[in-house]
Amino acid sequence: MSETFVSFGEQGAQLTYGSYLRLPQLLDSQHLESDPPAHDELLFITIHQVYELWFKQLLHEVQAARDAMTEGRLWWAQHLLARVHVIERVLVQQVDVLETMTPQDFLEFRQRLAPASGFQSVQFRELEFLSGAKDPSYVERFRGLTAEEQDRLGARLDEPTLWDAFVDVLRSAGLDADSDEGISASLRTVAHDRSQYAAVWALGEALLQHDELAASWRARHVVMVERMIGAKSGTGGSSGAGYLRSRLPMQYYPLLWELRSEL
Ligand code: HEM
Ligand SMILES: N[C@@H](CC(=O)c1ccccc1NC=O)C(=O)O
Repeated sequence: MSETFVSFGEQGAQLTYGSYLRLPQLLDSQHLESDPPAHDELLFITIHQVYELWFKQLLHEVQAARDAMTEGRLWWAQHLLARVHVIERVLVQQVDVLETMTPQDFLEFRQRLAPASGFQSVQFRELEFLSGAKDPSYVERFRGLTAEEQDRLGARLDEPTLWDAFVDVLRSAGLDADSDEGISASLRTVAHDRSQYAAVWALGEALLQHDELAASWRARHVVMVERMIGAKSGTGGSSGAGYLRSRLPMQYYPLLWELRSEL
């Protein structure tokens, strides 16, 4: 049976798959530093570009979830955070792909990468700031930021976080949200009366899940780093795995974690 193609919403028949997705630009954006080309450098570039595309999507979703919480659209916030979790699981699993590269094959092009490093990922830091872990010292320690990137990070430091929006949700539910002690007491109230505060409880759990998945990524990344470069210092100038291990205990939402000890 032959397939028939029908015209569907063609506005002047200009759009194609490749032009819509900007494939010429996208697929011409992998430029190797190694010369002669190291076989695995294409994988290394591709994986980072895929991460950055997902970071962009995550920023879009987390920002919208924050705004939805502030405006009392709790179902929408919950829906978007569920999507955030699925993407974050993909980001953790994606480490498997890069781990098909051996340390020897990485070392073929590693020295060409310095002083560049994942430490300079602006979107990664934006996500941390937007989630709730604002640390202005990272903006100062960034080397080689463009003015536009500096502005983006500055704006993230100034705007409300996902946690700020959740605190608004507590307040709108008539709960005390004026101090950490008040918030902790409110979280206990919510936890002990989940049917009364179903949407608030679900959002708190969604935030905790986001925090846990970010921690999973950091843990997976540092083990990969130890596998690739052992105890060598990083191309970005840090101690390497030592620095990354020091970041493992970070929590976006310590009060949500403390709640578990109080139940
Ligand atoms: C061969 C694979 C990789 C190695 C050996 C590696 C190594 C490192 C090291 C040593 C650091 C510390 C900064 C420095 O001094 O360089 C770092 C930071 C970082 N890397 Fe990687 N990395 C790898 C892959 C990735 C991938 C695929 C991503 C995904 C985007 C990534 C994202 C980051 C981020 C965001 C940081 C900053 C973390 C923080 O400040 O908490 N890395 N990496
Ligand atoms: N920091 C890594 C190199 C590295 O992985 C990297 C280099 C340039 C751009 C992104 C990178 N990915 C994560 O840090 C290293 O020290 O080997």
